[in-house]
Amino acid sequence: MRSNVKPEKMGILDGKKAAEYYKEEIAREAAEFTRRTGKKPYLVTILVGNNGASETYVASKLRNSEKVGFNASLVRFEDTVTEEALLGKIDELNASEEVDGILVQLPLPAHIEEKKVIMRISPLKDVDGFHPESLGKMLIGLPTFLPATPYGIMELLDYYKVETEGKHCVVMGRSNIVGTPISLLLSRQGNPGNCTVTITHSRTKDLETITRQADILIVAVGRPEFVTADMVTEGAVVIDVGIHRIADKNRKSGYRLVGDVKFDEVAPKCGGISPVPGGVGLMTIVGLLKNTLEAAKRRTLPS
Ligand SMILES: NC(=O)C1=CN([C@@H]2O[C@H](COP(=O)(O)OP(=O)(O)OC[C@H]3O[C@@H](n4cnc5c(N)ncnc54)[C@H](OP(=O)(O)O)[C@@H]3O)[C@@H](O)[C@H]2O)C=CC1
Ligand SMILES: Nc1nc(=O)c2c([nH]1)NC[C@@H]1CN(c3ccc(C(=O)N[C@@H](CCC(=O)O)C(=O)O)cc3)C=[N+]21
Repeated sequence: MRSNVKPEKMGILDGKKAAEYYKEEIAREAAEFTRRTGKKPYLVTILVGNNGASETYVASKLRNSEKVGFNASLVRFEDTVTEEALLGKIDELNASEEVDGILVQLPLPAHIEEKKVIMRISPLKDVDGFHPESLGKMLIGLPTFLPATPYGIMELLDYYKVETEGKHCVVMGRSNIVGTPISLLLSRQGNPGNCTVTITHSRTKDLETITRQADILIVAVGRPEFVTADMVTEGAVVIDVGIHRIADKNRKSGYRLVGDVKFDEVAPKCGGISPVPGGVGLMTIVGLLKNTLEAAKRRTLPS
């Protein structure tokens, strides 16, 4: 716990604790799946290049997959790989009998069109939930793979029993993989859900006036420590999706991690807040694992 924070006024939405709970559940279900089918759910991750942050996330995905009893493997490409070669690998994984889930770590080098890559992944194996078919199904409420980060945020809200019904939720950011889908999930019927949602973005006027009206504030702007105490109302629940490496000579790694929220000044005002690290990132992995297990069940078990 950080020294200048008053714990009595604040609930930390601890992503590590929640993730451990969900991973135990997933491990039990994976064991049951293996008992019935004689195989393990199998996730393949594709990593292009060797960006430091991507390396860390991918390593964590592999480690956690194995921890819950999945098979996991990594396919690496140099950042000079052609789009054709990458698409060819995806075709091969789509056709493979063994592979249940395929994830292409983003971002990709500029000469590769991300949309093309995402659209090439079979919707049956789209455990990231980025394929238009998956997103379209989500929009009309059909069973599908939810994008991992929004899925993880919903599970975090559920784990901490954050009341959402009738609340005003302000989502900062409108990306296809975070802001837009979490807005939809929170506005629709259900628990978590039934929020009144406002979406803000870089063209929003008078941003602070809007964010101060939030009972629940979801922050996915991609700017380090962007949200300050004056932008948040007393008692709000704040979910910090951002993750940034900031150079720090005092750390062995040479960097420290911060989110899109200035944690030390915002946390004392909050009814609840997810920290970075230790918040949404770990829940994103839970979302991915749940999707992979589901993909394996759908492909293997009679429905
Ligand atoms: N923990 C996790 O698992 C994950 C973390 N992330 C992190 O979350 C953050 C957001 O990711 P992502 O959604 O992909 O980011 P994008 O960069 O795709 O989207 C950022 C959004 O924030 C808006 N925005 C940017 N600047 C401002 C501003 N000054 N005022 C208001 N709105 C602004 C943009 O508006 P406009 O649309 O107008 O440009 C855009 O909609 C990043 O830090 C990323 O690293 C992402 C995925 C997973
Ligand atoms: N196709 C694709 N799918 C993704 O889901 C995807 C992606 N590309 N590209 C990048 C973002 C980012 N992301 C994170 C995953 C885990 C942590 C995570 O585990 N964070 C830990 C610590 C991480 C660390 O130590 O660096 C934490 O917050 O405690 C963070 C961020 C998934 N993303």
